[in-house]
Amino acid sequence: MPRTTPLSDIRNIGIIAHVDAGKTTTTERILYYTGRKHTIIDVHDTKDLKTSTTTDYMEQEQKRGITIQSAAVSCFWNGKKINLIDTPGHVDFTIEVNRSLRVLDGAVVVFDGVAGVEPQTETNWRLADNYKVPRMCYVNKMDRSGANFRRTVQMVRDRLGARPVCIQMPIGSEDNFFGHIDLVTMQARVWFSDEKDSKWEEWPITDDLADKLKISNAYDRELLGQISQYRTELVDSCLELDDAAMEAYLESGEEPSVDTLRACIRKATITGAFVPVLCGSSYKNKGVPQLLDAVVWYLPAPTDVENIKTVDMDGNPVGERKSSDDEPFSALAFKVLNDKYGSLTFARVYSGVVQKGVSLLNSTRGKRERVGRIVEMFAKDTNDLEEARAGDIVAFVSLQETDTGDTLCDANAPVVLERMRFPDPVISVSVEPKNRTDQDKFSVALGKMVRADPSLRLETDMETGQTILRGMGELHLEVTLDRLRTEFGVEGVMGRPQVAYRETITRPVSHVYTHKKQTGGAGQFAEVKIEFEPQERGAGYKFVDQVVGGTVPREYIPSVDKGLQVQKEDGVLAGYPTVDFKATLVDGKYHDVDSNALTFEIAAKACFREAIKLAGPVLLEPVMKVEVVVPEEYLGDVIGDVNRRRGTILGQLERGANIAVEAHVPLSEMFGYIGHLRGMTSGRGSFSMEFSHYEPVPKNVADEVIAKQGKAA
Ligand SMILES: Nc1nc2c(ncn2[C@@H]2O[C@H](COP(=O)(O)OP(=O)(O)OP(=O)(O)O)[C@@H](O)[C@H]2O)c(=O)[nH]1
Repeated sequence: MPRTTPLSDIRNIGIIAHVDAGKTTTTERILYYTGRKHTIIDVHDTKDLKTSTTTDYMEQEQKRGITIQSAAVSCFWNGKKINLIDTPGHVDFTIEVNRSLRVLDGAVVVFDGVAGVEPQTETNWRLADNYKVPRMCYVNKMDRSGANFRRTVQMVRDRLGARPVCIQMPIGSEDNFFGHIDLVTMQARVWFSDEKDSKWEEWPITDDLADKLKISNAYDRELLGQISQYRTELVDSCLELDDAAMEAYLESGEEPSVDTLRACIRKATITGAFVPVLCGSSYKNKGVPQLLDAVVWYLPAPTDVENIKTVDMDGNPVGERKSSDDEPFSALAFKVLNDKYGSLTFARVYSGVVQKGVSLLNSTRGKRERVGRIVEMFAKDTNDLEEARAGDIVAFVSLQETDTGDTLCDANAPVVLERMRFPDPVISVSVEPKNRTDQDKFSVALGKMVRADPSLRLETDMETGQTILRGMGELHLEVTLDRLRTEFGVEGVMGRPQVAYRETITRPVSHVYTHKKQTGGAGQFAEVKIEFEPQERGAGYKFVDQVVGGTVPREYIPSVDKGLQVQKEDGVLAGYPTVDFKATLVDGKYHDVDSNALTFEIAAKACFREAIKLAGPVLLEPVMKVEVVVPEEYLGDVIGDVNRRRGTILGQLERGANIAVEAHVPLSEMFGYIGHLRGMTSGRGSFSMEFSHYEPVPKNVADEVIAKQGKAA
């Protein structure tokens, strides 16, 4: 079958933003305008009614009003195919944004025009930086009271360190938001209705525009007085990227054509030279068709971005795969979903073509997978496909062996594609089925959830035998249990959330341990001398072999490393994993008969236990970056409360009519905070938090934690 959409006509994009900035609403409008959907159901409405928007179809999303699952949706605009991934804004689900960004070629970052740059926008922006995702900004909610385009653009500059260049600017704001000035074509687009099908009028830009539209707000009028400055900034920024156009301009004074400007904006977006900024109100149906135009014009096709890197089993780069149908098949699974169709594995195809019915290699696991059905998602609905090609985002139905992050490829040309990076969980709870009789069903379902979400971990507590679920926040774990109920029909209960503490050392120690045993016939012998040194936060564990002269035989050195790796998981203070240290094996002794791999492993473990106690061990706790947004009258109470929670205030910012307080607060002090905040602010405060870093726990608190764990310091 020939390719139906040329690779250069595909746009794999995501919409990313802070909670409530309007991603879902914007996605709904996109689906409407692209003709795939003929009724608009508003998020406003679904919070009360039992109707469902297209992407928010899970029960708990409606309940909480946040998009938990990101779904891939395909649509067409001006002959180009847009594969759209809606990503959630809530911090506990950063992982969803993370894995979407990994497989996307471009992103639209949606801002709430009142709040501007919010914490999660910042986090997502940095993630997009990591994955080098080209992006554009869309300042939404220009119709809301307090909307301020100029401030939002300034925040993009200051807080995100980006170079925003406006390609549109708003005409009016709040109730008098009429549309935008297109700074590329130099036209005013004016909407006189909020109806979804209302057509805009194109007006020339004249000095009396504000008068004609009866815009009285001084700020809005001032902004309209600056059109020529904004246009000059756009033209100058474009000319920097096009020598020929610059020369023509310098010679004749003639401004570049619309086509030249568009080519420059595209180049700037893809290379990151600047970030184009658009504006609108998705809810009031103003600006979304032009946002779609911009997606098609400026965001990259799969062929415009760097080739995907291939790696060896340890994750080291070995080569790359070109985005082309002519290359052998390769795809990356970025999401596994269990729904009424069975399991759905969402994958981004990087190269080659796969027909349904063929067998592929899961090169990450060394397992074969048969491709039964291939489907394209239109939110909840599925289109069956005969094949998937380079650049496509598709779902494979009922794969058996493939988890998030795995590579699927042609077995005759195996490769492993660069994996996604996942953070370590910071919180854990014990979980069990509500009814004992559900134990098996519960374990199977939980296993499936964990396979689908790499930011979840499952463990068994060795002492109590309890099942422990680890995740990125209280809400993350709650939602996981909720999904067990709705998707697998099994109810679970969870214990009190526990913080994922860690341990580390504060001073270097050099220690010798001799393992010696004479039991009956054969003896056991191994001696190791290991230097332990503290490392910077986040460094993890490093093992260095500096043995000279074969005092520890080569073949036993990996056993020393293994012994340390096992033992470091059970720290000397309270049994938490020991992190951020370097262990250098400098010397040792062996015995021809009595030494073997096991004796060296035992010696390394014992050496660790003794040495770490001498190396000033301390307990580390996860510290969260918290942002609390409250009306000014509650500011004093909120700051006092943050201080009582061992928090450090980082700063305050105006956020529309409210004040945002930024602080670092230990996670252990934040359990159940939302209830407390609501009580303190009569329900008017909101907050968000995300993991920031690990920090030593103050002595008095550490003593309590250690005592609870029942280990002696
Ligand atoms: N006034 C106004 N409200 C809007 C606009 N866009 C979205 N909203 C409203 O803002 C709220 C949040 O919108 P959503 O589309 O759910 O936001 P989201 O970013 O998808 O939120 P999450 O899925 O929770 O991350 C809803 O009540 C929307 O109706 C807009 O342009 N103007």
